Amino acid sequence: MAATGAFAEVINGAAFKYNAEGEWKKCSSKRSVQIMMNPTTRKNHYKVQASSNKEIAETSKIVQKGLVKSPLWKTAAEVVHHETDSFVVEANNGPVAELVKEVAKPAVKGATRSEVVRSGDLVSYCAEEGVRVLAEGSFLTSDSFPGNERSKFCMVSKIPLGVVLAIPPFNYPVNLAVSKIAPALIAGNALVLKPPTQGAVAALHMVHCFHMAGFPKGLISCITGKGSEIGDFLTMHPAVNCISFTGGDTGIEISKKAGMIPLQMELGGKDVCIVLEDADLDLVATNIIKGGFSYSGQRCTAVKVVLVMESVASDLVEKVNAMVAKLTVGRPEDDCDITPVVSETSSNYIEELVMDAKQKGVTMCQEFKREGNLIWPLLLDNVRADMRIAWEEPFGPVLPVIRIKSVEEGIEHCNGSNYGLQGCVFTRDINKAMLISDAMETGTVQINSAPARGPDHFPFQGLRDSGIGSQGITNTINMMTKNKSTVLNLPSPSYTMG
Ligand SMILES: NC(=O)C1=CN([C@@H]2O[C@H](COP(=O)(O)OP(=O)(O)OC[C@H]3O[C@@H](n4cnc5c(N)ncnc54)[C@H](OP(=O)(O)O)[C@@H]3O)[C@@H](O)[C@H]2O)C=CC1
Ligand SMILES: O=C(O)[C@H](O)COP(=O)(O)O
Repeated sequence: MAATGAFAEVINGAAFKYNAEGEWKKCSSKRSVQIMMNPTTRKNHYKVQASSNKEIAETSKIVQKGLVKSPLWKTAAEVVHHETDSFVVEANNGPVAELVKEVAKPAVKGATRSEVVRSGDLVSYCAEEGVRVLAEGSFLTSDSFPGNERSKFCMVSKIPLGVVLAIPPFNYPVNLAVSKIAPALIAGNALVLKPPTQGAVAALHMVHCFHMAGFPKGLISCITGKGSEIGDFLTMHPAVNCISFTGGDTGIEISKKAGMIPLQMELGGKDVCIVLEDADLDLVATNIIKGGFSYSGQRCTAVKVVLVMESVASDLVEKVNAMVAKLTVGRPEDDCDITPVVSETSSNYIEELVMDAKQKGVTMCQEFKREGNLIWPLLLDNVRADMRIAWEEPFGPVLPVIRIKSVEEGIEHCNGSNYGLQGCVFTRDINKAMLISDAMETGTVQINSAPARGPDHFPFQGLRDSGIGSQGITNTINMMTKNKSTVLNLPSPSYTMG
């Protein structure tokens, strides 16, 4: 049950509170939003506070300097590390239970629990990495630049940016929030979290876990409300010194509006899966199922188009179809493989893409079947470049297959996309795989496995419309700091020997 026991203070009557200045609060306007639509029942499930601009403005007056004044080892060992235990222990009562309902993520197969455990591990790794990364600076002497004597010593260290604004998406409301929160805090920043509307309750519980772990209150605030209503005010607020966003094309708009501050944008993807003639087709089929259909295809790193050499295409399609037939479809509470997609808008969009392909003569490997937001898994064979599904991201359990005559054709399709997040290639020839990886213009290429963001310390980045900057624990800690130089000017040049 949500908001019971240790979580009771997070709720007021029927509406969840927001957190600012270390306290759980109700909006002064008394406005809440009936936005927590359960994707399975399509009924309103929760209310969260609709924060006003005034409340947002007050939130950004954060006592960030408090944390900067404690030694880094103390922050890491006593505070951030400790959070891990609390996170995992409390999680089963709070965020996990909510995730299932709010975003229809199946408990075991959809990795709801592993999302939370992974987040605890991320916090722990971040604490360890932070003490090393942030301890390192650089030391330069002036005489390596022409015309200079050795009379200036430059000491460079890393300092916090100030206030980091974190905006995660619905599909990982806990993990993609934590992957921004932990690096921001270990680096000495304060953080304002604007959780996804769908996923806000899980996020509010997770923030409370940080507080229960003894994290100084006021350093993490959590503002709720619809992104379309409060997004501009938040992202353009002068107190915000950095934005870390994960989501769709909204990120492109935010990038245009945000001020002169560091941005980390992880946006959409149309990850290709290139399959060569010599590939192990059983391995490919398993990865296509896992990569294309886990959490009903609602992952930015999902396999979103298969580009298979013609000579092995029929065999591969047959193997994948046999596995599709075994996928269970239904409610997240029953731990089905395929569960309802997040909203009606999303299901309508998926249907639109399927109908466009159908009209243009695609081979439907299964009948299109939909009940409310529940869409049965569907493989579309013989997809052509004039079909929208070849380029657009359904974010659902529908996977197009394009039969290619050459590897070059596959690479051309990959590089012709607006997106460039990840891609994968299956072949037994490692030399060929390396050449293809170099030719693919994506942030990451996986050889003989489906795309994936994790492990969470790996760099994760997108090219073109897939994003700016690079995620991964170390990269994020670095991105959430800036260099500070102190130059010691000597009265006379100093040479150490001779
Ligand atoms: N590259 C990556 O790592 C990932 C990319 N994605 C991409 O995200 C999309 C689906 O996720 P979804 O959550 O629907 O993405 P959205 O871009 O719709 O939303 C992401 C977040 O932005 C908020 N938001 C919405 N409008 C604004 C605004 N004007 N200003 C500031 N914030 C705003 C949302 O809040 P609210 O919910 O209140 O609208 C939510 O918290 C897919 O395209 C997918 O590819 C998803 C996950 C990971
Ligand atoms: O939001 C997403 O979809 C992710 O960042 C992908 O993460 P995953 O590869 O671990 O599912």
